[in-house]
Amino acid sequence: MTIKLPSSDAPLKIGTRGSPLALAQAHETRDRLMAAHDLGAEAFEIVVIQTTGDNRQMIDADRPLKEIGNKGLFTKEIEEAMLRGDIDIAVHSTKDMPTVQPEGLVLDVFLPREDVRDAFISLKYKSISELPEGAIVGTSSLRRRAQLSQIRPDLKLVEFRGNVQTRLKKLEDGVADCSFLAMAGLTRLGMTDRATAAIEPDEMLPAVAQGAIGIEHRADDLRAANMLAAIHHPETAARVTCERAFLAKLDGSCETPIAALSVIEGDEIQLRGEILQPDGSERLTAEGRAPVAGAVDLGTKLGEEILAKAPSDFFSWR
Ligand SMILES: NCc1[nH]cc(CCC(=O)O)c1CC(=O)O
Repeated sequence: MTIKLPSSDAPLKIGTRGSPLALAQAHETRDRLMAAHDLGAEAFEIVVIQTTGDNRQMIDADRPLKEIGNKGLFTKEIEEAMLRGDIDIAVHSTKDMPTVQPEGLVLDVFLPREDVRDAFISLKYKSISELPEGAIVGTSSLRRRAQLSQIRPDLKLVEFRGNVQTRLKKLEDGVADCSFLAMAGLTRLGMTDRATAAIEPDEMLPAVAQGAIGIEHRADDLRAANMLAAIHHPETAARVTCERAFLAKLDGSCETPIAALSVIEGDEIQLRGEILQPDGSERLTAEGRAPVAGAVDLGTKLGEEILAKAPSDFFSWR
C-alpha cells in the first residue's frame, strides 16, 4: 500500500462523520488547532465521511444497534480513508471507539473532557425516581437499559435512536415517557437546556470515556502528531486510558453493558467500574486507586478483579 504524504503546507484534512454532533466535535478540534498554532481556517479541511453505521441507522432506525452489529460500523470507512491518505486525522467520540485500532493507526490524542454525566430527558417527569410504575423508557443503549432494569425493574424499555431532535419529537408524540442522552453531546450541540436533569454518576455510572473527544492519526505521520501535541489534554488522556484498559479486559467492543468512571485527585487516579447482565439481574463492581502514572494498570487490575469474581455463566448471553 502506498501512503500519500501531504506536503507540509497542504491543509490538514480532518475526517469526521456527518452527524451534527460529529461536525461540532470536528469544528472544536479545528478551532483548538487554529488557536494553538496561530493558523487560519484555510490550513484545515473538514472532510465528511459517510459510514456504514450512518446508512444503516437510516434504514434500521428502530432496530437495536446490537442486532445490526456495531463493531467498527461507524469507523471503518473513516479509518480506510486515513490509511489511504485521503484524510490525516479523524475526530471521534472516544466512547464509541473499540479499544484496539487497525494496524498503522493510533488513538492517543484527547481533548479536555466535557460533562461525563447522562441526561434524563422527559416532558412529564423531573427525574428517574419520579417515573411512575411501568413508565416507558426510550433508549437503545445496552448500558442504560441494564442499569435502569437493575434499579427499576418495573420500567418498560423501548428502542430509541436517532438525533436529539428525533428523540424529542418521539417524546412529544408519546412514544416514551422519558429518554437518556449524554450531557456532553447536548452541551456540544448548544442544547444543554433540553436536559430535564443531569444524573449523578452514583445513580448511573457513565460509559467508558463518555464526554471525551479522541483524535486518531497515522502512527507514522509526524506532522499530524506534532500539530496534535499542542491540543492534547494529558489529564483526560490518563482518565480515558484508565477506563479503556478496564473495558479492554472485559470486552473491547461496545456490545456489553459496561460502565466506568475515573477521577483524578492530586497525583492519584480513582476508578469505579461495573458490568451488568443485559436484563439488569446482576451487577459486578470494582473500585480502586493508584498514582496517575499507573492509570492503565489500575484499569487492567480492576477488569481482572471483575473477571475473577464473575460466575462462570456470567458472560454466557454473549
Ligand atoms: N453512542 C452515541 C454517542 N456517542 C457519543 C455521544 C455523546 C458524546 C459523548 O459521550 O462523548 C453519544 C450520544 C449519547 O450517548 O447520548
